[in-house]
Order: sequence, then structure tokens, then C-alpha cells
Amino acid sequence: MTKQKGKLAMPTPKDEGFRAGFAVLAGRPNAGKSTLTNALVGQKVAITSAKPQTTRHTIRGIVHREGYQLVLVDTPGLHRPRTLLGKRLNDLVADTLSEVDAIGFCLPANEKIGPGDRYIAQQLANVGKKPVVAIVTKTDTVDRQAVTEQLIAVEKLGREVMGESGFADVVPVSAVEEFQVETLASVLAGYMPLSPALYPDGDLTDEPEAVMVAELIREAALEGVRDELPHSLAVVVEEIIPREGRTEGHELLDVRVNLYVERPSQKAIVIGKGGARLREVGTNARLGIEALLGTRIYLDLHVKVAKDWQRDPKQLVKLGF
Ligand SMILES: Nc1nc2c(ncn2[C@@H]2O[C@H](COP(=O)(O)OP(=O)(O)OP(=O)(O)O)[C@@H](O)[C@H]2O)c(=O)[nH]1
Repeated sequence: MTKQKGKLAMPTPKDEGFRAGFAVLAGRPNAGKSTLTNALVGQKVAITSAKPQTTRHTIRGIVHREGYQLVLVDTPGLHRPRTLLGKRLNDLVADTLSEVDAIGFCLPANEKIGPGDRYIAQQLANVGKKPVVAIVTKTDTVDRQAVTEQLIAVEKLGREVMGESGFADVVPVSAVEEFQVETLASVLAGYMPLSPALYPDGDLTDEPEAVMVAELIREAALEGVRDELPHSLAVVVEEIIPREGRTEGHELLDVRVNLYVERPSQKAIVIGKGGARLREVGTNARLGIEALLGTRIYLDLHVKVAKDWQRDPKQLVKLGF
């Protein structure tokens, strides 16, 4: 794969057989979904929510390996308690799951299968057609015997809920000890369609993150001046990099962003008197971005004039359109 930031990686002949698609990790609260997502993605940058146009799902992380790419998404409605009943809930879940290629259903090894698990299993079964891989999580918390017993119980649940063939696979993992995490990744990848990578490799999560970050900054920058520069503002996230030397729990991301306007007069509007407006934009956007990325950031905003960028194809490419 070539590394082309901001562009889709094009398949080359050696990518024949490459698989790429969407998977969701389901399971009740505390089942280990987030920890497993992080173990699968194995990234230093916080894996966070972002909604690119290609999917209605929130992307949790992207697993990019030699022959495949798994896009882990979150599906609203799946983990919801029974507040929405009957058909409405089934419709909602079916609808939100219609875009994923496989479902990983997390059940902790150290807890008996309960009504919450059964309820979600039922929802997944009702959707039909989608392969459901049962994942017995946190295997490090119990002994081998208990893992075996849980695997048997999960198999049984699969046959009860999904019918004779049961779950598509049952995989025990420990995210903490990184036991079987790669096995799980390749099992899920086996259910992805043949497809070139959906996101560029390299910056595994940058792409959807950057889109979302840019959107937050654009929103903040247009606040109150929408009439004056509605479409004359392009936001390009140049980089999101972890600040070196920060201790755990005190991580900081440096987010460097360029705002492009078409004319010097517009630059003056964005910056404001003595830079006051830009500082306000920065403060407002930063709060949203920190909430999105789940970590503190240092936001570095620059305003530049790119003359007539909307009409100039070269500029458009440069600005990521
Ligand atoms: N020992 C051990 N603990 C784990 C493992 N995976 C997750 N945990 C712990 O289990 C708890 C819940 O894990 P999460 O990953 O937050 O679970 P979740 O399913 O994302 O939870 P919600 O966000 O509430 O839906 C946390 O305290 C984790 O540290 C594992 O493989 N081994």
C-alpha cells in the first residue's frame, strides 16, 4: 500500500484478496468492548468518535493489517436498555446494523451469562444474516477450567438464540494480556468482503478524526459570521500528534490547523480585533475537540488567504476536497 495522507489507498496487484469492511463490538456495559477495541487497534493516539460521510456509524478505531482492514464502529440502539420496545427497537437495531459486515458479541469470562447478554443476543439474532462472532473476554481473570465452561455456555446460548448453527465463531480473548487478540482480528476479517482499504493506512485513525476536528473548528469559526463568509472558509487539519514526554493520564495532543479564506477582508473577520475572535474560536472548538478525542489538546490555529480557492481546482485538491 502506498501511504498517501488524505487519499484512499489504491489497491495494487499484491492486494488481491484484500478484505475490508465494518464490524461492531456488541455486548452489555462492562463487557470489555472499549478495552478490546484499543487492543485490536493498538494505537497510541486516542481512538475516538468520528462520523465520515460513508457511514452513519461512529468509528471507534481502524485495524489495519497485512491483508485486511477492519473498521470498528459503534451502533446506536444496540446496547440500549429496554426503553424502546418491540418492533421499534428491532427496526432501529436492524437499521443501524445494516451497514456492518460482522458483529463481535462480547461476553466476559468472569460473569455468568445474564438477562442482559441474552437480550442483546436476541437482538442480534433478530437481525439475521450478519455473522455473529461470540467473544469471551477477560479470560485472564479466571482459570482455564472456567474459560472452558464459559465457552460451552456461550455455545449453548448461540444455539438457543441463533438456531442450530449457533454463533459463527466463539473466540476467547484477553485484551489485557493480548491473548488471542490477533486471532480475533483475523476471524472477523474473514467475514469482511473483498475490497480495497476503506481508509488510508498509516495514520490509522487520523482520517475520520481529522474530518470531525475540522468540522468542529469550522462550526466555531463561522459562529456569528455565517452571513459574511458561509462558504469561504476551508479548514485543514495539518496534524494531530501526541506531545512527547507526557506521563500517563496527562496526555496532550498537538492539533495544528489551517483555516483558509478567500480574501484578506475575510481573514480580518476570522481573526477579529487584536486576535480576540480567533482566540474565542479556539477556546470553543477546543472544548468540543477535547470531548471528541477524550484527551487534552493544544490547538494551534492559523488563518491563511488562499485566493479564490473555491474556483481553483489545484487549491481544492490542496485543501482536501
Ligand atoms: N482483567 C481484564 N480486565 C479487562 C479486560 N478487558 C476489559 N477489562 C476491564 O473490564 C472493565 C470494563 O471494560 P470496558 O472495556 O470499559 O468495557 P465496555 O464494554 O467498553 O463498557 P461500556 O463502555 O460500559 O459499555 C474495565 O475495568 C476494564 O479494565 C481484560 O481482558 N482483562
